[in-house]
Amino acid sequence: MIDKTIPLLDIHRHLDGNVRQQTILELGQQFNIKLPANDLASLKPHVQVLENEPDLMAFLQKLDWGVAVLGNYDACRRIAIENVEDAFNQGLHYVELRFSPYYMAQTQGLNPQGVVEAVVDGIKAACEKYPVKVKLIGILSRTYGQDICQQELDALLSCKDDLIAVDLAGNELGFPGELFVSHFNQVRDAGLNVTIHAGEAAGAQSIWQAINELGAQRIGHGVKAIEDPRLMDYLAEHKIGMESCLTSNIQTSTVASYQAHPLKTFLDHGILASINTDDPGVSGIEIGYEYEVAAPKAGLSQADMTKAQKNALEIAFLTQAEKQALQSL
Ligand SMILES: O=c1[nH]cnc2c1ncn2[C@@H]1O[C@H](CO)[C@@H](O)[C@H]1O
Ligand SMILES: [Zn+2]
Repeated sequence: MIDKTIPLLDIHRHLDGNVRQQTILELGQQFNIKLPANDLASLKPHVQVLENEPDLMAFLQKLDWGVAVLGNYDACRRIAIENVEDAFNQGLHYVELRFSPYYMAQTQGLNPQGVVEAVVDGIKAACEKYPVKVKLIGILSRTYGQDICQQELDALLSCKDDLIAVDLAGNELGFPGELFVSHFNQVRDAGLNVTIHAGEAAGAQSIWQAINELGAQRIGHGVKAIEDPRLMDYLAEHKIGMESCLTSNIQTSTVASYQAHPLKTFLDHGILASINTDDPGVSGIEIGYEYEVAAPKAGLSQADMTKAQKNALEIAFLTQAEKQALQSL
C-alpha cells in the first residue's frame, strides 16, 4: 500500500508512453490521420499491452500511435498538460516526466526543438492549475543511432534550464551505451543529471557502462544487477538510485513473473530502489496498482514498500530544500 504519511513520487514515467486513448482518437481525427480503429474499444489492443509481449521492442511498438497523432506543437502541449492532470488525479505529489522530442516529432515531421518548447510550455501552464510538483527529463532515443541522438540532444540543450536530467532509452541491445559517451559528456558539461535505462534488455555490464562511462547517478530498471553481486554492492555503497518498474518488466518479458522480480532483493541489499510506472497508459496501470497489487505480488512487505517510497524522495533530482518542502506537505 501507499504510505499516506509520506509524499508519493513517480520518478520514472514517460510522458509519451502515457497519451490518453481518447486523445489519440481525437488527435487522429483532428489531423486526418488514419488510425487502426475509430472507437476506444477497438483502438485499445493497438495502444495498450493486454498480454505480455515477447521482448522490449515489441512492447515499445505500443507507444507508436500515441506519438503518430502529434500533428502540431499544440498537440504536444496538450499531452503534456494531460500528463500533469493524470499525475495529480493519481494523488502524486511529485513526478519526473520524461520524453523523447525526436520520437514525438518524427512521424509528423515536427522539429524536435519545437516539441521541447511545447512540452515545457504545457507543463508550466498545467502546474499553475494543478498542485503537483513536476520536473522534466529529456530522453535520447538510442534506437535512432548516434547522429539523431546528437540532434535530439541539441534540441534538449536549447531548453536546458527547463530540464533536470537526460536519459537514454529505446533499444538497449541494438544500441549499447558505448555509442553515447560523447553525448553524456555534453549532458554533464551542461550541468544536468544523468539517468540511464540499463540492465533491462541487456545484462549487468550495461549497468556498469552506464555508471562508469555515461556518469549515471540513477539507473532505469537495472533488473539485471541481480546477476552481479559486486554490482549490487556498488549500487548500494555509492547510492546509485534504482528506478524499478514492476509491471513494465513483466510486460516486456524482462522478468518472468512478479514473484521472480529482484526488487525485494535489491531493497534487502540496501540499494536505493523505488517503485515507478514507466509507461502507465501503454501498460494500463497506475502508481496505485504498482503499490497495491504489483509490489505485494513481488514479495514486498509494507515496510519494504514504505522504504521504496522513501527511496524515491531520497534519489529524486531535487535539492534538499525541495525535498524538505515535499515532506512537509
Ligand atoms: O521500458 C522502456 N525501456 C526502454 N525504452 C523505453 C521504455 N519505455 C519507453 N521507452 C522509450 O522511451 C522513449 C519515449 O519516451 C522512446 O524511445 C521509447 O521507445
Ligand atoms: Zn522507461
